[in-house]
Amino acid sequence: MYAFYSLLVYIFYTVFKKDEETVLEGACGETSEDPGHVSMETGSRRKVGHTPRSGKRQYDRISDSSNSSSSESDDLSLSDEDGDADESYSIPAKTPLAAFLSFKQETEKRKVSSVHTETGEKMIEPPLVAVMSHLLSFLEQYSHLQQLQQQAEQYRMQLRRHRVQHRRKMKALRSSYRQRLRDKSSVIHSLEEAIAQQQTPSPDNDTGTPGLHKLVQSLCGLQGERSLLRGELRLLHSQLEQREQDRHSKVQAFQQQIDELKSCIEEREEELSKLRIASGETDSEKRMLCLSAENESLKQSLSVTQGLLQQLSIIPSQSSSLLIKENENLRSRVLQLESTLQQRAEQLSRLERQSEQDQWRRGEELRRRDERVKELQLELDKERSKEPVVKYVTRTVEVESPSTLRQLTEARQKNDHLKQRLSNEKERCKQLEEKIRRSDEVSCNLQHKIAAYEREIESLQAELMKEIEHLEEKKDEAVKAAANCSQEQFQSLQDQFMTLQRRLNALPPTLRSMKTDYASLRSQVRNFAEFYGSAIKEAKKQISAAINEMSEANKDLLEKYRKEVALRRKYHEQLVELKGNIRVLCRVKPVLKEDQHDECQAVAVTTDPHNESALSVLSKGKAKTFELDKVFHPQATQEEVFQEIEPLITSCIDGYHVCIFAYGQTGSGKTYTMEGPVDNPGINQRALKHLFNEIEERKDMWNYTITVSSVEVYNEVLRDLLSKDGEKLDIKINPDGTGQLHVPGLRIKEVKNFQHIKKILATTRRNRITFGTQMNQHSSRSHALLTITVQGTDLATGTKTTGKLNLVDLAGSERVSKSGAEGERLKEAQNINRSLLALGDVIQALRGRQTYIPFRNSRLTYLLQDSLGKGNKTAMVVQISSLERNVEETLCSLKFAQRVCKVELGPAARKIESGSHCDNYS
Ligand SMILES: Nc1ncnc2c1ncn2[C@@H]1O[C@H](COP(=O)(O)OP(=O)(O)OP(=O)(O)O)[C@@H](O)[C@H]1O
Repeated sequence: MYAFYSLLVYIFYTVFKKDEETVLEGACGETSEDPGHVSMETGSRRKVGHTPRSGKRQYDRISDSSNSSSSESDDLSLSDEDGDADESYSIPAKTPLAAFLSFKQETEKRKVSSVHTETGEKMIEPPLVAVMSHLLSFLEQYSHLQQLQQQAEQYRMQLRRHRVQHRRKMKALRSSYRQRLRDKSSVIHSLEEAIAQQQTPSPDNDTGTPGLHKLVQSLCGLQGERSLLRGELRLLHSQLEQREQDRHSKVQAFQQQIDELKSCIEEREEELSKLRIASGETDSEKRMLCLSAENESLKQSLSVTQGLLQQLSIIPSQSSSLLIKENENLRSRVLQLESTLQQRAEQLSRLERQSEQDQWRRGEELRRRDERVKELQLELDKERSKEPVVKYVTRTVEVESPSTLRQLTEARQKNDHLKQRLSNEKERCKQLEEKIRRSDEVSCNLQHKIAAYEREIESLQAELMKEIEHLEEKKDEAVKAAANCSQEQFQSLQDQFMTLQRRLNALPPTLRSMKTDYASLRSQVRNFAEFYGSAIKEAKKQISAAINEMSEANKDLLEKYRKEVALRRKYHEQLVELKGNIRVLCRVKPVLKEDQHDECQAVAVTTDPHNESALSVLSKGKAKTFELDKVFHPQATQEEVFQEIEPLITSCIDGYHVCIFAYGQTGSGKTYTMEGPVDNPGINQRALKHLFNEIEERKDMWNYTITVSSVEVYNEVLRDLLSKDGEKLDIKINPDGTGQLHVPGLRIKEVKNFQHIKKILATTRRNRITFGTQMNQHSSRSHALLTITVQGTDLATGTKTTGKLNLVDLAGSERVSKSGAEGERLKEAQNINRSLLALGDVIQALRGRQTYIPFRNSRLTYLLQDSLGKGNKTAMVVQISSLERNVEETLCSLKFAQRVCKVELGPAARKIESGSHCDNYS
């Protein structure tokens, strides 16, 4: 019986062993592969030996697939097949054996029970039945183990599917990110282009507003996209975290399953050992051996299963490590993207800040302009408020007082009539004078004639006397001869005597007529002188009467005229004040012929024909715009420049202190603008001409005295330009107690007419120190100052005014490194730059409305103290070169000009003196 059972067990063992071998075979095939390859081909490995029966088939597949590189799609198709195979999974080797064993066990039990019932003994379970039941339970456990393996496989498949899906999603995400990045970079590129366009100057991009709008739009777009991208990133993060959690939970579940499997295996081992002990008590040694072999094989299978399980645990860990790696990669990419985004955000914020700054700057400018407009508006309102008064006065004069108007017109008519009469009288006077002159001429001729006649008469008389004496002699001789000669001779002598007598008789009528002519002429001359004297007297009488009549009639008119002049002056002053008591004009020097030969003749300065107060300078590829009171384009004439200055000259006649100075780089045209060439004079000469013209117009009411002085400041030393000796001068406070400055020993010349001033200007030009430098062939090395003082006296009131006009031609600022100045020239240049710096400090202090203005820091500013400060009128002509090679100096000059633009000198004060004291009123 035992032999039979052992045969059965042996059969079972061999069948079971065969299955295990296939499993082992699969396991060995797998373990023989390169371990490094395992990690690479995890997808293929996982198919190995998941069931004992399918192990061989799977191994074949693996060896096929391991030769070719497996793709993810292949993995997926395989996994689908496996999935199908899993569903139809069964243990054909186990079921008949279990059925057979259970059947045998039942039969055995029945036999035992029948034997026991027959014998009436207590039923004891035979060891074979016990072994069978153990075997059966083991088979059950085994099937359970297989189920667990199946589950593990399923988990593995699920994991793989997840991985593939995850990979796909990541791929899609990556491509979408790439696309987005590409989009971003194109946006950034376009943005950079826009910025570049913004930075590059273009004629239609002066205001920069469209570019800025575009920039702001693109910034907004980019911000929107950035927020979208951030949202998506957040979503992705949450998805990733979710997936990570899922993976963790799955790994944990899987680990739990593995732990369970391990505990099962341990239990089986225990049972097996128990079984061995149990069978050892009852079985033969052979069976013991068999069982131990079986046990061994079971152990092997267990170890294989454990190995598998380990692999299974490794695979998820590997896949998880891969996932972690991918995740890390993803994270690093996300970080990268975030850093790029951060950079972009920084760029954006920078751009935003820049645009904000730009906007702020523009706002500031607009605010300043608004303030100026408001100020102007206020002034205009003030003017307008005055307008009704003026209108009222006009209405009173014109509407409410028609009689006054009538009187005025009558007076005017009378005045015209008197003027007419006066001119008639003058005409008559002229005619009379002409007559007198002609009669004088006639009388002179007559006197000449008379003298000639007298001389002729005298000679004739002398001749006559001679003839008479001769005749007398002849007569005596004849008488004597008659006494001695014949009658015939006496007769002939008588004839001769008769002819002589006739001739003598013929002479007296001419002589007589000549005498009467002479007498009449004399009387005429005497009478004419009387007539002339009386006529002149009469004319004078008439003229003085006419003048008296006219002055009487014109008193009112004169008064009104005075008022009108005063009003005109007031409005003129207001106009000047409205324009600003400090005006900054800029003149661009044209490119001259000599500059055209130069290599660097590119032009960097452009003026705007539609905006007279703006110009732009191109420096290092950027256009900088400057706004001043007036910009003269290179072709502007000397007259055009003077037109802007003219109102200030008029102010000087009215009793204001005015300072006009030319500032700029050496060779930029300061001397040309102030002095000018002889055939095309500059501001100095034109200003003096205007002064004389204006004075001529006002001569009926005002009496003016004009005095001129001229000095130069060379190396901080003061020299008189009207004297040749070049004596050093000093500036002192006037001892008269007025607190005014004066220069002892300075020549001050009174000028009577324009021709005189021309000579004076020529002298100053000759005496000024100039040298040829690299920058200018006739560079003025000193600051030249022409001071014109206009003292006026109102003929009617006796009011006195003192106006002062300072015309300054500054020495040119220069970069010593560029001009190559050495020795004496270097010292000059340093002194020039120092005094210009002092001028800049004065301007800065005036601009800051400081109480202390550093006028005494240089001779130049000290001299200009009473014309440059508060209450005076100033105009600065900034001279610039348009050439690119001078762009730095041009920018410096323009920056200085803009600083001067911001100075407010307040209302100007007129220097007026009524009676004994001096008043200043604006
Ligand atoms: N607007 C102009 N039109 C024609 N020529 C000009 C003009 N401005 C200047 N020039 C010429 O340029 C040259 C230099 O000018 P100028 O001597 O007036 O310069 P500057 O500024 O006084 O120089 P520096 O400071 O060295 O004395 C002169 O030959 C002058 O005739």
